[in-house]
Amino acid sequence: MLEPLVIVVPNRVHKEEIDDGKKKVTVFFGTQTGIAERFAKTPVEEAKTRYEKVVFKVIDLDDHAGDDEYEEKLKKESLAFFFLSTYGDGEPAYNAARFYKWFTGGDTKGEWLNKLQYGVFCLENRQYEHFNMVTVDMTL
Ligand SMILES: Cc1cc2nc3c(=O)[nH]c(=O)nc-3n(C[C@H](O)[C@H](O)[C@H](O)COP(=O)(O)O)c2cc1C
Repeated sequence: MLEPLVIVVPNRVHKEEIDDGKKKVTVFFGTQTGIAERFAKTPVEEAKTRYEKVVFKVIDLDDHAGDDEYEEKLKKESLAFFFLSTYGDGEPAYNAARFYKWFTGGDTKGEWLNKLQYGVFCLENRQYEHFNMVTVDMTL
């Protein structure tokens, strides 16, 4: 059974940094069959009607950047959400594979990550041994 679960990483962003009149929310998705994409787009459509001054973007993780560009791109975000599914031996969907490898890789990510407020919405299934592994890795 699909059990959506949201893990919000504690806010390390100063309020004034995101409340500057140019609020931007970026929603990334990693999906195999389109479920995570639908889950990502639905709340954004709702939020757009409520927060007209906020700029919302929904982005396929594979389209976002090349391996060496993720850091530069993510540095420009202040509030991001990731909608990610888990497959196989705890792997991400194909379109999230490059990003996941980079994000969870051993290299130091820098201070920018501490400033990024992000939440991870998990698409998973408890019947699998590697339940929810992608999200666990993303939030460690
Ligand atoms: C072949 C297959 C393998 C899966 N493996 C896992 C898994 O290891 N861990 C998990 O938590 N969920 C697993 N799932 C559940 C999926 O993550 C879940 O169905 C999710 O909603 C798929 O979303 P997507 O279509 O957006 O990729 C698996 C599903 C399938 C069909």
